[in-house]
Amino acid sequence: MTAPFFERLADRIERVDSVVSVGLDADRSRLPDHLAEKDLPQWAFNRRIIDETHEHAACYKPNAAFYEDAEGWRALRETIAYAHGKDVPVLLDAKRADIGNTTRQYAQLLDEVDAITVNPYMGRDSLQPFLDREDKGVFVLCRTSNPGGADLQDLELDSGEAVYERVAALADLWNEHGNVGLVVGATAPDELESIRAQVPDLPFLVPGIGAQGGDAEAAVEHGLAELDGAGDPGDGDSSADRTSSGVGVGLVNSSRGIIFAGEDEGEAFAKTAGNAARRLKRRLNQYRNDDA
Ligand SMILES: O=C(O)c1cc(=O)[nH]c(=O)n1[C@@H]1O[C@H](COP(=O)(O)O)[C@@H](O)[C@H]1O
Repeated sequence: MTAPFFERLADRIERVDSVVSVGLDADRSRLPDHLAEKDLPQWAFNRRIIDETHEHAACYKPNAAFYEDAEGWRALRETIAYAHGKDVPVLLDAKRADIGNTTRQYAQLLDEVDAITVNPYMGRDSLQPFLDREDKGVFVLCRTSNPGGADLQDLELDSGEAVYERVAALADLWNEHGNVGLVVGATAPDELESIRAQVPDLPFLVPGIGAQGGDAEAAVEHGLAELDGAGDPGDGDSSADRTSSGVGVGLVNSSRGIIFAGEDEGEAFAKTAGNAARRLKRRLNQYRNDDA
């Protein structure tokens, strides 16, 4: 059986000394002109981006929204295979969930990738087919980075908790296989801090730095969890899960800030993306090292 996702991610983070998630949001309207003639321009773009960024990438995070037509899915498949060929895990940002019968179909997306983002709004049964995939990572939206993230997620329940706090508590319960993480935006640093205190052992995917202006230091300080035997099918007692290697596991994502850093540079676009990924890695590592 393949090793559990968070164990593989911990290895990857150690190997490349990076917690950078490179977001492959290959917006067709922003691809360089010289790739327009290619059979699959998004794939041609992603391949060049991967060539230049993989040494700095803890994972790649393609957002499904940019690939949802026949050509897009073909480009995405090629991209996933190529990333895997470079030994980089792929987290599909799909934000799925539905009634059981439907979500079982959605969960098949995990056949091709290493992890996925899911939406908790419909409750546990809507996520069960994802949670059952012990070797895959399941990142539950908790406190999102967008301005409207507060509309529902900050509402206070009768118990006094905010909705996002309830989501974090539920996700901790759902973590029977050690395969659950949370999505918490870097634009909400106070919530990042409080959710980390609430669920010390869940790795976070932290988007919202770069183009959205979130707090990179808070993303690193609170986004990483120290896991032991990360993903061990276990007893769900996360307090027992302390790491042997000590590597903090989590991901800080930047999409546009990396892949379109060289948008106006023609054929040099990928090199510039590589430099942007390296710079982000170094910046985040300052905070990781501060932590140590
Ligand atoms: O689930 C996500 O990754 C996500 C959650 C969230 O709260 N905010 C957020 O921006 N994202 C995704 O992270 C990426 C951010 O892209 P950039 O703003 O270009 O770095 C996009 O793919 C978003 O869909």
